[in-house]
Amino acid sequence: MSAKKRVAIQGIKASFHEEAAFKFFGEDIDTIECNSFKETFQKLKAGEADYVVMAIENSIAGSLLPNYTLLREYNFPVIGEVYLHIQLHLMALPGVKFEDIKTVTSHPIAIRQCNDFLDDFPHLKVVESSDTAACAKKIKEEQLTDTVAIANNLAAKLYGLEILERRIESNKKNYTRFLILTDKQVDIKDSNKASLCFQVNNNVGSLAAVLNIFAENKINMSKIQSMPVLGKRNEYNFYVDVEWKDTKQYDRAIRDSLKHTSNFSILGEYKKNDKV
Ligand SMILES: O=C(O)C(=O)Cc1ccccc1
Repeated sequence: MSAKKRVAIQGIKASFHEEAAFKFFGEDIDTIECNSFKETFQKLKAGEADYVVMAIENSIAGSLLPNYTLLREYNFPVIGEVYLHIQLHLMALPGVKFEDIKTVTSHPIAIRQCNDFLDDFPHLKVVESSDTAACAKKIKEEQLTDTVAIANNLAAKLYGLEILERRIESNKKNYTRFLILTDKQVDIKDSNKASLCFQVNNNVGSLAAVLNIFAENKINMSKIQSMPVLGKRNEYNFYVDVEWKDTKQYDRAIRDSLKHTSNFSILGEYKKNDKV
């Protein structure tokens, strides 16, 4: 049996998800390629993967809202996070010249991040795909000489493409945050960050009351995201990330916030890892 960690990602090898998995676990892992985020969770549930690496937000595109719902529905603990600097290159089969290109393919998030570059070449047809690396692979497999992919260095190397134009992203400080989940028992020492989810009444000050509890206990809130509760008008799930220095204060804040919330769940407690 392989002792390598099996890590499920949405997308294929050399996608940004694999790059994020490498950054967290190192490169000696078995990447399990999946067609959707839901499939990554199913693989974990079925015992076909040990971990899931899943994007949760991007500095330009914002939160990946359906992924918040997956977190709550599957309830696998978040055991870590990783931030990735997204560097995007234009790549083609070796020998292809920029003048030959008719079509640009990539993941919608990557395309959005290259709008300024693409605006300069309005004759290029832009086609969205499931992941950046899949676009690179298709060019290689189908020997497409009129198509380029917007992807990362890993994809250029793995699928034998040549980089025609480096760093075409509009905003050079572009990052994506990924969460790491597992169903295994993991002992996380010195955790100082948590992802929480809860509901509050639709009354004056009910959310503020919870946020005040965090403030009073010197807990820093690093993110808040709301999502409607399906089928219930004016009801929301609040997804909150908090960071602390003193575990006692965190424990007290959790205890107190339970009194002001319903369906409270700790999605995970882990070590903050926000180096890009
Ligand atoms: O398409 C990929 O390579 C992905 O992993 C999705 C993605 C795309 C752009 C930024 C971050 C994640």
